[in-house]
Amino acid sequence: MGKYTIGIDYGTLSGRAVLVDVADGREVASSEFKYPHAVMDEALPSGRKLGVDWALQHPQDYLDVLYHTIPEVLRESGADAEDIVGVGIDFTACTVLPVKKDGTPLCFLPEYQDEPNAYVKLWKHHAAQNKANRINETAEKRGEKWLARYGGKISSEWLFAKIWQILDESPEVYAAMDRFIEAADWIVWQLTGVETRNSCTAGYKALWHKRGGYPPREYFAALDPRLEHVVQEKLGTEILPLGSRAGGLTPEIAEKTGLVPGTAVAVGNVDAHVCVPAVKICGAGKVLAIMGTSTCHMLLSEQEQAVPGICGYVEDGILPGFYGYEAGQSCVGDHFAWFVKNCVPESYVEQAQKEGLDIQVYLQKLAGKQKAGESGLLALDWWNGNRSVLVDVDLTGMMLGMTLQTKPEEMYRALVEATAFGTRTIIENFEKNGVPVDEFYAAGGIAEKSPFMMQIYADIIRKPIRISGSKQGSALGAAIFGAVAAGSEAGGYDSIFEAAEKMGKLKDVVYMPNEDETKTYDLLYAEYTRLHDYFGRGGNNVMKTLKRIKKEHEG
Ligand SMILES: Nc1ncnc2c1ncn2[C@@H]1O[C@H](COP(=O)(O)OP(=O)(O)O)[C@@H](O)[C@H]1O
Ligand SMILES: O=C(CO)[C@@H](O)[C@@H](O)COP(=O)(O)O
Repeated sequence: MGKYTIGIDYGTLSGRAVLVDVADGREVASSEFKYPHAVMDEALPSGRKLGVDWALQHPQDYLDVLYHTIPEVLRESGADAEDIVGVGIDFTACTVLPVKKDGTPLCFLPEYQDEPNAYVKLWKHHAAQNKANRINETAEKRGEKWLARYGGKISSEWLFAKIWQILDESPEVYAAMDRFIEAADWIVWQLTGVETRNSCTAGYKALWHKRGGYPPREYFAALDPRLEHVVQEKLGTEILPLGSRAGGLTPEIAEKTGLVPGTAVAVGNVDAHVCVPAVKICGAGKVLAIMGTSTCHMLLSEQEQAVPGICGYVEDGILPGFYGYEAGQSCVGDHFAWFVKNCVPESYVEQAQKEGLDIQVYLQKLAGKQKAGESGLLALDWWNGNRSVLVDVDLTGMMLGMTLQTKPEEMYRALVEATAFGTRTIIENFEKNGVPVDEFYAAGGIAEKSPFMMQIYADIIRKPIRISGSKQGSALGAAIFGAVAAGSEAGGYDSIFEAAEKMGKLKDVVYMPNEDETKTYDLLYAEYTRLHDYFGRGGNNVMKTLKRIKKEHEG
């Protein structure tokens, strides 16, 4: 009898579950559940308005993902629940929420339903930038050694900026929370009844180190005396390595989902990091870009090397025995979604409908007829700030070269190209700083859906691109970790490397750089870098001034 595991990938807008065969990673069934509250960036369900750069979520949506998708993959596959040996989950990060001792989210309690700081702060919540700035300045002043592991600058997306914002703006919420926990760990807690913390989110998002632990309490006290004991009071210090078994499924969740109580559940993982074994990467020098709403760039190395402007590197943070490096772009597919929503004329939408095409596919069809440089446009891909290598959420997007002849498909293509230039900047930054990049892999919704974009990326980064063999690379990765948590005695695996070898998947297709296009793109990339440095470095404050004036209107 075959054995199966279920992987659940909690993305920005939906949760996706896959049920896969442990023997070969074959996807037997899949299911998606869109979060009913999506991303709350303008108002709470009560109608209360949110400020600039807020991005919240509702934890009930995460539970509903379990109740919808698990029964559906069981039904669709016809698999016997007894044969599901493990469950793995991955989540966006740093996506964090304040909860009570028993795991109840504060926003479930009537007294906090109208309090923005009681909700989940989604990874792209950028409203704590002032805190991130102080975190960085204080660390620099005190000569904190850990700062170099995080590229020299902590992002406002990471945990301590977010918890400090709560303390500062809503001290009563800070006092009422017993724990501030990554959604990845919270959902595992709901599944197993056991509170665990995973080494991936702790390492990348909460400054934790395998040997050194968290930064010293004197550092937190220097930020704000009320934060001195933040780690002991709100986080918890017992951190489990990736692939460990967090616990067994509780009878209540088993009943609601159709699984068997006690089924092994892996400790939480991050949507980007979890995907690495899903494309069979088991060694150094291969960048995996997980391309969706945002893009994360994951890279293994045997060497420990400080690289400025990256999100960070963590020992064993992706796979055991390697330093796992992460860099990223906080906005990739989000550019295209924004463009489609705000800038595409009705006539285009109607024509796409007539042709039975998704509007992005239609725009790509038109833009695909053009050559590199033909539109005369060049954009900066900073519609949601810049995560790497500038680490500044106050930077904003721009497009240069528009005329009365400029067409929507040209603007769309310029945005695609800008994201690829951003990726090239990240690759070159790794290479320049002593972490070699030999190969490039892509996974995520964009790699799956858009040959047009993959070709542009190959032309711009000048490297062949290999594509994940699974439509749901992260969910497959979670299922692989689920198989490791189950262990070989239950029909899973004892090593993540063996599991990746057996269950990981790559497509046969490889996108090769086209020499004619690469030559033009080299010219455009030089101009991109000029704009990038002009607006992003060297004391030019245009974008920051505009943002400051905008914030003054917040009232
Ligand atoms: N045909 C397409 N080509 C390129 N991008 C697309 C296409 N359809 C949707 N997208 C983009 O994919 C992004 C979502 O990616 P996905 O990987 O599914 O989700 P997530 O990143 O939240 O896990 C959206 O931002 C959207 O703009
Ligand atoms: O930052 C990370 C991982 O470190 C991601 O979770 C975050 O960029 C969100 O990813 P998605 O774009 O939703 O796939």
